[in-house]
Amino acid sequence: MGSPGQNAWKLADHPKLPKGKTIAMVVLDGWGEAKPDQYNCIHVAHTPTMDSFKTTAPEKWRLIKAHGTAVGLPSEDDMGNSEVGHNALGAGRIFAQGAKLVDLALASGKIYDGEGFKYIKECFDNGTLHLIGLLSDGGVHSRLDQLQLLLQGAFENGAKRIRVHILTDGRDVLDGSSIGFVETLEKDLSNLREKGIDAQIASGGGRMYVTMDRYEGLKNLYFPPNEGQRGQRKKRSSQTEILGRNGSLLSNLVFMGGNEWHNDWDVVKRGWDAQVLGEAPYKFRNAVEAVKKLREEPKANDQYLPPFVIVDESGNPVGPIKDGDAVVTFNFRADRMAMLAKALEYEDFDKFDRVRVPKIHYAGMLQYDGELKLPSHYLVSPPEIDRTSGEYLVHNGIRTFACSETVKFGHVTFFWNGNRSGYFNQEMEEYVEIPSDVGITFNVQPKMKAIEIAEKARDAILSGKFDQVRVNLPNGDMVGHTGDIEATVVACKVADDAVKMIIDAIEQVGGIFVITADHGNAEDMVKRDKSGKPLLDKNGSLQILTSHTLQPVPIAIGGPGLAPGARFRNDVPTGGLANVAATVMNLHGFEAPSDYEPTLIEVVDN
Ligand SMILES: O=C(O)[C@H](O)COP(=O)(O)O
Ligand SMILES: [Mn+2]
Ligand SMILES: [Mn+2]
Repeated sequence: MGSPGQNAWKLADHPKLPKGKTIAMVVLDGWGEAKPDQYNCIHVAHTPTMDSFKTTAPEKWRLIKAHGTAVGLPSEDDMGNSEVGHNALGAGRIFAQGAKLVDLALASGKIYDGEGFKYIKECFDNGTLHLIGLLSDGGVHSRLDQLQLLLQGAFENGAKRIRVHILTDGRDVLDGSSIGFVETLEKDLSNLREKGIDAQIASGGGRMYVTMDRYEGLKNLYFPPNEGQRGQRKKRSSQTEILGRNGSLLSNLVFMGGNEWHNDWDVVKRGWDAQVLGEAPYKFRNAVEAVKKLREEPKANDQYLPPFVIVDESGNPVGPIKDGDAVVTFNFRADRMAMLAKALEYEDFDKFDRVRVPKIHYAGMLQYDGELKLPSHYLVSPPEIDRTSGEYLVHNGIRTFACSETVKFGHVTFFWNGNRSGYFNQEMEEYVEIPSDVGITFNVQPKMKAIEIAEKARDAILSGKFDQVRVNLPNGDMVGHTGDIEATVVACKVADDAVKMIIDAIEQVGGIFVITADHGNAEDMVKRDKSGKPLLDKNGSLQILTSHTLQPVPIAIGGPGLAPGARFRNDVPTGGLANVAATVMNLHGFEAPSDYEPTLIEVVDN
């Protein structure tokens, strides 16, 4: 569906709720609701503000679904994630997401009839097909079974030489699980070799250290005066030691001439060197050996494995990308593939020295950025998320402020707006990115920029210049992904402090707050059996859960501007993140469009 005409953007007045109240819309990233025990960091942490919503105003607090089909994922076994969560929050409807769309295209075989596949197929006779992406069954950025089907489909469609460039996970799945995924892939490739094609793993590295950086390239980033552009940030020393869990050194992870940890083209360059140039500090004869060996380093983990290439008996890399080859990035999720897509696609490119730019046919699994049309070739069309709440509200006079720190900035802007970069109307919107800490993993600085984000939100609320002030507080999620329980407790406390600061400002201006989360993470830090008992690994150690969860998330409304009779209805028991947009439109004094998921609130006459 295209954009409605100007009149169609007009929202009807809500019959009972007034306009003109300032609304704080707060997303706690990775903050689910789970049984209280010692591995529930939200329970362990001192979080009086979030606790008070539940205990003092139970009719204005409830749980909503944040995983599975409620956010457009294929099944109820799929945990939520930031992309689908913020898409649902912003769009007010449930769209079949990348994971699902790729499943359907593979199952029907339509993927092979599409323009994207035809384009890469042109190289099958004389070139190599390279597949680059995250190797796990996490289902957040990619899925192993989709890669397996694609390999089989490529073989059936005439690919003669295939090279897979793997990125190990340990973030959406258990740390250490990479070895198993690589073994499975090796078996599949060996089966293909028996069928007469030359198929091998060519390179690899940990997702957070190699290739999968995010949010460097989204356009229209707003930098307030005096905060500096990213490019002008101070460089760190040429060899930055990386602090790992509990502050220890990940001794094999030393930036060579590096400077920034996140949002860093060096991450993409490390991948480029291995994947395209066939150059990496570590060389192995096979990938299982590579991952096993690199994990022997005491502080090593799947997320941060250094780059490696696979070499033949003469020591030559088995799969650099060359002229005439085809390349597919098989992640369906955009944020951590967009930077590589630029490096592969753009002729004019100055982010790092590519050294050699092979003439290739490149396609993404999906198109990662609809505004930039990046990449121009893709195997499956992305979800068409249109008519988001942000766009409606801007058309209805709502002035919006959105803010987070770098690692989640695109979540409250790009994902919120339906994977669209930039403003709807720059006159009415202001997006502020606070640069994230660099050169560390976030368990070392679990407070991150929560207080700075809250201060920006507070100032925006008090300024009177905005009707909606929207933030993402990243702590529970980003620290939860490190698997460091102690640090995650600190992270949850500071997120609670930040919420307090924001609702205090709302109190001062007579506004309304809506506090929710995009999916679970910090509320459960261990892998459990079916009965909920924490699982131990074969050495008797706890299996730490670095990933998101299947838990529901809380939503709380309140503030002096909330109409006295407003409360959660009890006839939407299955409500999920997609119901929040209509709720917020109501609180701004509007009815939601009729095809939006129903509002969570009602107004009873007192
Ligand atoms: O990309 C990541 O960091 C993880 O895979 C998912 O986390 P997010 O969905 O919260 O960004
Ligand atoms: Mn998230
Ligand atoms: Mn996360």
